Amino acid sequence: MKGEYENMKKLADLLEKLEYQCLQGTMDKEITNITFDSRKAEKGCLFFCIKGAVSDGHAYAKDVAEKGAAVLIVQDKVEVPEEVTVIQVENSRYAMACISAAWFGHPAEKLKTIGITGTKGKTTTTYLVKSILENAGHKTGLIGTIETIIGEKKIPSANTTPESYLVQKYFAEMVEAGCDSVVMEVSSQGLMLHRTAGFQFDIGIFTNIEPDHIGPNEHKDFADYLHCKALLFKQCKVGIFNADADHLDEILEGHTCQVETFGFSEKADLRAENTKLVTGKGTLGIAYDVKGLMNFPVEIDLPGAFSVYNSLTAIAVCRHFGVTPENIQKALKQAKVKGRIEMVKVSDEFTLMIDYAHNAMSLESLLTTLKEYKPNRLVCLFGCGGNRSKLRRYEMGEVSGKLADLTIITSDNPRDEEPQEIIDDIKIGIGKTNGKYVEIIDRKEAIAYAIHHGQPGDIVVLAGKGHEDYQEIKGKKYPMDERVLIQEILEEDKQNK
Ligand SMILES: CC(=O)N[C@H]1[C@@H](OP(=O)(O)OP(=O)(O)OC[C@H]2O[C@@H](n3ccc(=O)[nH]c3=O)[C@H](O)[C@@H]2O)O[C@H](CO)[C@@H](O)[C@@H]1O[C@H](C)C(=O)N[C@@H](C)C(=O)N[C@H](CCC(=O)O)C(=O)O
Ligand SMILES: Nc1ncnc2c1ncn2[C@@H]1O[C@H](COP(=O)(O)OP(=O)(O)OP(=O)(O)O)[C@@H](O)[C@H]1O
Ligand SMILES: N[C@H](CCC[C@H](N)C(=O)O)C(=O)O
Ligand SMILES: [Mg+2]
Repeated sequence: MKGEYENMKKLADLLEKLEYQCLQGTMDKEITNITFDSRKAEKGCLFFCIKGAVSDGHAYAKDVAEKGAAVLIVQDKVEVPEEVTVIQVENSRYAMACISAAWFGHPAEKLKTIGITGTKGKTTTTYLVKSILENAGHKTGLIGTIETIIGEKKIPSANTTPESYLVQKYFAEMVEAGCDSVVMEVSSQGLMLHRTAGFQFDIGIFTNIEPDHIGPNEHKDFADYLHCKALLFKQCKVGIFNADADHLDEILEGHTCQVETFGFSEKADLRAENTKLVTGKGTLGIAYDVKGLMNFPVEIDLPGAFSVYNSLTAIAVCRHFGVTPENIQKALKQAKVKGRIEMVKVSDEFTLMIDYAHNAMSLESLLTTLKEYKPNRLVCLFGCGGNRSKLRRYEMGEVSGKLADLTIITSDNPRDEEPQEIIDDIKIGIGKTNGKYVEIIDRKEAIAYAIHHGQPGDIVVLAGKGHEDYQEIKGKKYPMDERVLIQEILEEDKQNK
């Protein structure tokens, strides 16, 4: 690994593409390591002072100087011994992206880079792209909400888009592992906080946008959210856009990329036509014809209109790699994504799935889609995360009350909030409808209720936790995987018979 970038240690080389002012110390330094976490600082390292949501990295300047740091990258002035070089930049996060890219030897230049932004569909689409490309013989890395995948190695994610240092480190490891491409989710916070600065994407994708992620520590308003998403299209060569999405004009504002579109709309460059629902044993799928830039039929075992969007996006991307229709058809037919409309068999009589819908937009599209399959009853179980937008609770309550035949309100990740208070907020939303509901605060008991009351022909959705294998309560993550809970419930039922 080291061999790739062991010569990239001269301070001046790392700062090559940056505007900066040297406040003190010499520029003639060799750097042994770079880090933004004082706890990892060591002798000879370069430390980035980052202003975070909880603390300010400038506060650790003295501490890292004592540990022997050679260079500090700062926004504000700091007092440290004169032998420490202090470099002032306008934005330490932006500087961290550029310096990390240089430190790891600009690995993005050795990969075909694909970045996906949008409120919904990012995770699903990254996995579809990876499946298609790998089916066609490419080796593709992935970075996103669930995990980072580098060859056989899987690293669980803390963020959808990690800090720039990690992005560049993962890219370098992908190059090392023989990947020729990477597909990654680019969250609006990631763009806002320069996590993907320091390189240009070959392909940028816009899936859709809805008001979300607005609140403390996220975006101050919808305009800021829109502005941040649009940044990707000033940083990619080809931009692929959903022609049917709201606010497309605002997203395109100031773009510098070549533009391509997909969607149901007649004006889209790549279109889906003649969509048909397909149902099989325990599966809900869809078939359609791809028209325009490519022409062939596809079928996928994922339901509904948004699965058409996600798969069409993946096709639009893979077209740029020259993948054949046969390879696309084969890969899409097998594609599955953890916690995204993931079917779990609990009965021969009714269908149950685990999904990650945790805002009104995704819950509405999911439930609307599932209703098209004409279930006996549509049962929706969900809670809402604590310390996250309160609006989600009212809106998800209203959506479920309107669309589901029965809502089971329960807990998600309460974080620092009281679960009952979150449930009470959801009830305000559902109260606006005539929707029938029960409330069961414990998620396992709520799932048991859903299973025990399932009727023939029902579709039961466990929404909100998706791939998560924990429940976060007051800063601690306790093991909780819905797949495991279901097996426990089925096991307990067997024993109680
Ligand atoms: C609000 C936010 O973006 N927080 C992220 C941020 O943490 P922070 O700003 O709180 O950092 P901090 O703890 O204040 O520390 C500031 C600086 O001091 C340093 N420090 C801190 C303590 C210490 O002892 N020494 C030290 O040097 C830190 O390393 C950091 O450089 O930096 C952390 C490390 O990179 C992130 O994991 C963390 O994401 C948290 C988990 C988060 O919830 N972020 C959300 C808002 C987010 O980014 N979400 C998007 C979209 C999600 C989606 O798909 O829907 C995402 O891309 O994940
Ligand atoms: N294109 C889409 N449009 C609307 N809803 C979607 C779309 N694709 C998936 N969904 C719904 O949204 C949920 C989340 O999808 P996915 O994880 O692919 O999106 P994401 O953009 O990565 O979201 P997040 O920002 O939460 O990580 C899914 O479980 C599904 O219910
Ligand atoms: N990664 C996102 C989604 C979490 C989904 C849901 N399980 C919740 O806890 O709200 C977040 O932290 O906002
Ligand atoms: Mg995601």
